[in-house]
Amino acid sequence: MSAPTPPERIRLARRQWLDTGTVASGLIAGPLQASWARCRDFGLAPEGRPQGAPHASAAQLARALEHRHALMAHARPVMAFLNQQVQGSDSLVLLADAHGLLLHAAGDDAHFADRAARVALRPGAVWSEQWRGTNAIGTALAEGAPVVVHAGEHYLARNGFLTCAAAPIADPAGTLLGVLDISGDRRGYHRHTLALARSGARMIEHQLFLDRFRAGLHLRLHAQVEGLGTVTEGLLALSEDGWVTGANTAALELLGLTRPDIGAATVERVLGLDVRALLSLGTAPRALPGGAGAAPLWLQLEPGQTLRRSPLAPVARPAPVRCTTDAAWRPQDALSALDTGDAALRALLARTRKLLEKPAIPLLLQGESGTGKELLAKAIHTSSARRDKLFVAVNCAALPETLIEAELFGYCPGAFTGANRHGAPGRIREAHGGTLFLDEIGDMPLAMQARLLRVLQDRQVTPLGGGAAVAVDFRLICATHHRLKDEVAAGRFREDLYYRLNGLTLSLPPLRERSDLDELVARLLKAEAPERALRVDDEVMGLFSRYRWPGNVRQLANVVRTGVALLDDGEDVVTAALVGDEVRDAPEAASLEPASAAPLSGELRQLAEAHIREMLAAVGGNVSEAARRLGVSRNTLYRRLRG
Ligand SMILES: Nc1ncnc2c1ncn2[C@@H]1O[C@H](COP(=O)(O)OP(=O)(O)OP(=O)(O)O)[C@@H](O)[C@H]1O
Repeated sequence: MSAPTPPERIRLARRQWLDTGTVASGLIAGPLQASWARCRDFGLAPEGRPQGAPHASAAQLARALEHRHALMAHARPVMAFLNQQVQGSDSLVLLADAHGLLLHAAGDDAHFADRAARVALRPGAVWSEQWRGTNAIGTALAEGAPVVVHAGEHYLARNGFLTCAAAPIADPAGTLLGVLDISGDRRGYHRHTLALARSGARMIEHQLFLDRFRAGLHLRLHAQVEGLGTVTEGLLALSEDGWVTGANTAALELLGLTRPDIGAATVERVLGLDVRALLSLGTAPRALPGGAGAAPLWLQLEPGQTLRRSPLAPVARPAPVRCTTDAAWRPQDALSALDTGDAALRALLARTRKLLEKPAIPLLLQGESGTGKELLAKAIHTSSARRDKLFVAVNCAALPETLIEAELFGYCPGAFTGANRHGAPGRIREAHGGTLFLDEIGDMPLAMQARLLRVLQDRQVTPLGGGAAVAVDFRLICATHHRLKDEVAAGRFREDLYYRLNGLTLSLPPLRERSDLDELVARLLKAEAPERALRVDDEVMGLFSRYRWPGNVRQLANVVRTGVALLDDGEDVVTAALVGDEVRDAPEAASLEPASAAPLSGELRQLAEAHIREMLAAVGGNVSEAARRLGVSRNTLYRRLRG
């Protein structure tokens, strides 16, 4: 489905389909026919309107955007760039998540945007095949491949004015994250549009890869030496013992691999060279001879920080690393690395350690936003015997209610959005053998709480659409900034589930109550610049110890990071001049309340809300940036805006 079906053929095919429910063989491409068949199975009528299609509310969309903030951060500039390329051609550049939920649109043509909005082609709508029939976004998700869906190829006649080209975006571990799509008026069809969408998707994947693996051992690959270091290069991440732990689509294509090879293939199998041989090549570009008459493949080694320390030290690790954290390379385990001297935290870590190898006891992490709940959950996972299995994190506040069920429990083919025609196992099954981290559990809808309770009782999960129950074994860690007991009392959280989740409650102290600020600051400075002996001066330490830190360690880490970034060359001391105004001159009342506090009332709430809106306006609506500057989490920011 990379070129449109000629108009007379598609007209004939549609007529046959409407009359007989089949199309003469060879009249339209096989994948298009397969997609139409799926739409029929979903019960869609070609001449009808989508019935009951979900649409995310503004708050749900905002949460979904936050959930995908890394994807969004890299997609926005690429979408703006693509928009420039297609300007004046009656089109829109769209980004959807892996469920087909439209996250963002870029386009200047108000007239076309208006027509698109009339068929719900706008952020918040879900464009999976199940709801919208054959369309580039839904079909690219179902096929896992780039597609063009032109005019009458759209299953629903009402979408026939469109021509759309879409390419999937995968994360470096091979998981489908979403789709980049260019949709326009069908009269403006251009055969290069698909290439444009594919290039955009590649650019985003390139950045996502570097975000994750820049500091680790990786290879740059290209058919031409000049291509190394550009966004068109292939990128392959390797563990110290030679397993392929990540790749972008360009690398998979260059090496003839598929996504399931990530985590399952060794570099020796792929390139015929083991890690030692690769390291002995050095860091200059090298040509690897192609087989019989084939062109050579250029590669360039990026040794990363881990191997720079001990280039050829033999390592014996049984399996590819599937969940890495900074702490993985420290001599101590990740759990002890969290101990920076505060007595309450130390006691909490000691209790946690006792339960490390007792995965049947669920842990409930409570604490204000930014106190390190997720960090603790990851540390428990990587310090336990489950470390080689997956740590699966689900933010229950970030997904629209309509999608959370499928995301968690999985679905059978045809049962849900058609994000994958083979169905999807769901996050609970992905965590089998590993750890399931349910963040913001207090925001889980009641109906979902009942299903989760059943899974915990039966230790098996049944996918949507009536598949067979599958046994699951996972360590459960939940986190919340709410006091769950209060939520139970208010009828918003099931009491039976509360007792199921609460094997042990661990309450992380807010930063203002911790006694280890000095050590924490020292660690954060070290993390920012491991080779430098940085420090903050006494005045800064004084400011830090008086400040209330509504955003806790997250905020402190951001303040330290900014201070370090502002240092002049050769400068090693962070002074008060380099510390943001919010810490230097914050009047207590104007700082936002900690996330776990009761809702603000009256004037104070208006003040906080006005403050947030001003900040949002100042940063062009970028919620992450506004939250960072205000020193609160994104979740807190949404809560405050919702009142
Ligand atoms: N002890 C710590 N050392 C270094 N960084 C920390 C520590 N605790 C938290 N952080 C940093 O603070 C940030 C927030 O941590 P984390 O996401 O674990 O908090 P959280 O309590 O789960 O927040 P939220 O409730 O808003 O999701 C992260 O960037 C994390 O790296």
